[in-house]
Amino acid sequence: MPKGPPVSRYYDVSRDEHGQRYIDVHVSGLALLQNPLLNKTTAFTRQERRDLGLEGLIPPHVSTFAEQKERTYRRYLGCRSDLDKHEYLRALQDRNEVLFYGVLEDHLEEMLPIIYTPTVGEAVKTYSSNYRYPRGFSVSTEDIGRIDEMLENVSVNDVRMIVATDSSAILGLGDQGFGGMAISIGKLSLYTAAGGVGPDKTLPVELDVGTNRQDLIDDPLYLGVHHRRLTGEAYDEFLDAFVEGVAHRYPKAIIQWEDFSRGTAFRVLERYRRVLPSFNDDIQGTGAMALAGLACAAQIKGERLTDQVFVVVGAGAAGIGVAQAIRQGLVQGGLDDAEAGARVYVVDRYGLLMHGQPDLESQQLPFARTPEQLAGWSYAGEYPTLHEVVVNARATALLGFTGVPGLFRQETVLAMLAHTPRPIVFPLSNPSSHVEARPADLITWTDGGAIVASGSPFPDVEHAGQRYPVGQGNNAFIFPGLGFGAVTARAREITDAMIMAAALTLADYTRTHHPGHVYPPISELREISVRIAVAVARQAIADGVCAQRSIRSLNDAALEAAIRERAWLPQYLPLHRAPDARE
Ligand SMILES: NC(=O)c1ccc[n+]([C@@H]2O[C@H](COP(=O)([O-])OP(=O)(O)OC[C@H]3O[C@@H](n4cnc5c(N)ncnc54)[C@H](O)[C@@H]3O)[C@@H](O)[C@H]2O)c1
Ligand SMILES: O=C(O)C[C@H](O)C(=O)O
Ligand SMILES: [Mn+2]
Repeated sequence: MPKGPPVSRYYDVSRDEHGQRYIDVHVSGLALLQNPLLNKTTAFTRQERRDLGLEGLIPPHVSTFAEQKERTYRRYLGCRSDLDKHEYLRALQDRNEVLFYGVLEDHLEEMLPIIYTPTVGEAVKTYSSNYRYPRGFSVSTEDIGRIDEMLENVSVNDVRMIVATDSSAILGLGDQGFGGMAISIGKLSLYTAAGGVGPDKTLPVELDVGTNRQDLIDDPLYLGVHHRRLTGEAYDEFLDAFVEGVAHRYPKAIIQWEDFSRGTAFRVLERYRRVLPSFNDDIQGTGAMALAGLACAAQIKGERLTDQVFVVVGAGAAGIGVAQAIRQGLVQGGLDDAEAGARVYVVDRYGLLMHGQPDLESQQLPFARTPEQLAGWSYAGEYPTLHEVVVNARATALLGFTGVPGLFRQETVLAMLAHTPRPIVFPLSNPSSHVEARPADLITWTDGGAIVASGSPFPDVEHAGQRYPVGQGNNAFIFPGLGFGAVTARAREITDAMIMAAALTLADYTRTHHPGHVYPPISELREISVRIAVAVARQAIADGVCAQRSIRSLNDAALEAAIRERAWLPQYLPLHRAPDARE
């Protein structure tokens, strides 16, 4: 069988005469055992041990995959804290990726809060003190000038999915400096576990432009560069160099921008989205996720999306992204632009967004009100407070993207009951400790009336003898499928319509399979991601941005089959020694 270019410096994937895949490896012995993309630890066959110089280096018993997963899971259960569990799984990932994803596949719902939010937030904060083993790619102010040479050091040659952060607004935790790398790693784990993108096709990136956290700058053990963040032109030049470097080394890659603070998130998205295929997860992924949940919530109420009045709190990347998505959803539901805009109120730290407010940014302007538009409102200060907005606007849906714990007070939520018996309340900030209201409180205050979703997982609520499920409104329901669909289509651009297709697919799936719920259970993430990938690839074809000729003419069933067939699964492939294999 003809081979394409080597997928890695250390191995190639080929097919035998029966079409079965196998790996030709260019390393042997310890060097092989230390490569997590190749290592099978105790599962190497006797033949592989002989051929690849492994005899004597690993224990004699040849484990089955099931035995390995069992051993690993038992050890995992012995970890004392969630952060220990996270560190244990990360160490496993750095040792043996197939086993890591195999265990994750078997225990996805249990382990997602460990490798992802909320525990990943702890991993971000402790990244420097817990650092052990290299993963991903980091580039800093000290070496950005050598980005091309540095990218050559990455051993994989066919990266398709990159998650890159500058760590300026990690979850609701703010500036986290170099530690944001843990978020890029965590998000990409979901791309593989839920989205089917092979681990050798992913690259987590930390863009170390500095940190404004003096405590980090002063800490000699902090692993990032010890100075304040680049701003303005210097920042843009840094990002330009990164984007150019990626386009050169990985021309088929898609970039997911992650956790950029609101000041840069929109600028970076717009600057590069037509230079190379890229999207901002917090703006666009979150927008799609929230719109899907709101559509389902409206249906639960026996109403439509266009019947609701929305208050979005937090006018940052996520809040504005969601406000934009809601407006789009309202227009699709039949409202004109002005009517849609009138239904969406956005509140930030000064109160309702209003023209003339300090620091108003361009992406916030379409949501800013004038005093004339508030004729008939009663409010005490210069700008209406969150509570005053909810009361005056007669809000029926309230969403939080502030990272401020406890911001939704009881009196404000109760005020919503004057406008609807079933207020939609989505405190979507992460991690759990930063949630605007605890789901159990929301259910109790409203005597079960509120329709609730949170960004991080919360247990179902028991109230007055009834059980209330709490949906997990997290962009994890969108980005793995969006990215996988875009990768499969080799999309030249991630269009707004592709993102809307992802939102509609999530809403459809929830309605069909879990009527009465706002989000499906996270255990179904893999199936949902496949369906989203199909819809996204289909939309890429319709939008004329699909560079993958072989899928362009497929009908729906064939496209779905092609996508399912391409999904990477955690299973060991036979390893053969390449003639040039070295220690
Ligand atoms: N559930 C999800 O899938 C999801 C997705 C993205 C972001 N988020 C969460 O949303 C939050 C914000 O993330 P971001 O990326 O938009 O950050 P960001 O820094 O861009 O925005 C935060 C915004 O909140 C505002 N704010 C702060 N205190 C406030 C207050 N007391 N009242 C009103 N507004 C206030 C800030 O001024 C800022 O505009 C985080 O907690 C993040 O975890 C959740
Ligand atoms: O990371 C998450 O859990 C979702 C989102 O991207 C966030 O920033 O909170
Ligand atoms: Mn994020």
